[in-house]
Amino acid sequence: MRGMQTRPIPSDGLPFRKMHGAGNDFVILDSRGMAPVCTAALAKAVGDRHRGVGFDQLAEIRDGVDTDIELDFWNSDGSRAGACGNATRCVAALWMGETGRDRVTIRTARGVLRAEMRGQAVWVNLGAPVLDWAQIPLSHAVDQQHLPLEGDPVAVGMGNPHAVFFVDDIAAVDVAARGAAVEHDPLFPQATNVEFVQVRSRGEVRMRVWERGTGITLACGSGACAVAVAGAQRGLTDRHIRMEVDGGWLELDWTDEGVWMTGPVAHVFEAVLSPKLLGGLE
Ligand SMILES: N[C@@H](CCC[C@H](N)C(=O)O)C(=O)O
Repeated sequence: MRGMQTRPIPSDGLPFRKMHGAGNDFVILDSRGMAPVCTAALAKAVGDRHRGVGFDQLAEIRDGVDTDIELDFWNSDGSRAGACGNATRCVAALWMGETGRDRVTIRTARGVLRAEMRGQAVWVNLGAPVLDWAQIPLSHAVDQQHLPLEGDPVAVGMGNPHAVFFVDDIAAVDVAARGAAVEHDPLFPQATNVEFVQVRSRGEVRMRVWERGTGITLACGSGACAVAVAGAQRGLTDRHIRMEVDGGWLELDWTDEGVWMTGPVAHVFEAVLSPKLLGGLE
């Protein structure tokens, strides 16, 4: 059973925060003490960059039962996501700032995640990679490290599916065209996020990303974790890497505990979602 859900949605609207992690931007709703607020229709209405607020993902903070908090994620097309690494980092930073604590447990669709402050950096453990084809998921049994697709990608699950392509010249990749085509390939029954990676050294890569349910984003945390795993599996990179993305830099460390990631967190503004928009009416 969830925590107390006593407060009604405020009649003058619901406060929200706009944040980003390396340019991957989020609307963050806090429905602790209330019944869950977000629906697919609300996510689409709020996510519209012309008629709403605009975001890559919406993250809803809810009361934790056996963890400090719970988090749900929606893409801007209204689809649910099982993981959102950069939003998890943003919310962890928010919560640690609120409470003065230096670590937090967060229940998400893929289980309990941990985040901790190391110096000034918020590190989040997105869990162990999923490498079994059926759990990623893929539509049938194939070699997870060499998918039967043009470009020979690697499939990695991080609570959400990722197809990782290693390329010689990332500037030459038409991310929009190729990303959109792979996202809905029949090999991925729940569609997939698509990452393109140029390896600079064993310790540094450059990534661009087409996100499921959103399109090109400036960064993708779960995608970055998938790249760290795929690169190590292929013997191309170490398990601890730095990654340049369109929106800045992320750092990844695949350990026996799972894949840790860190990167910048930025508060953009706070405002209120109007009651009409909350009703998905606008
Ligand atoms: N930007 C997120 C990934 C969000 C979910 C993804 N689009 C999906 O549908 O799986 C991240 O930082 O991980």
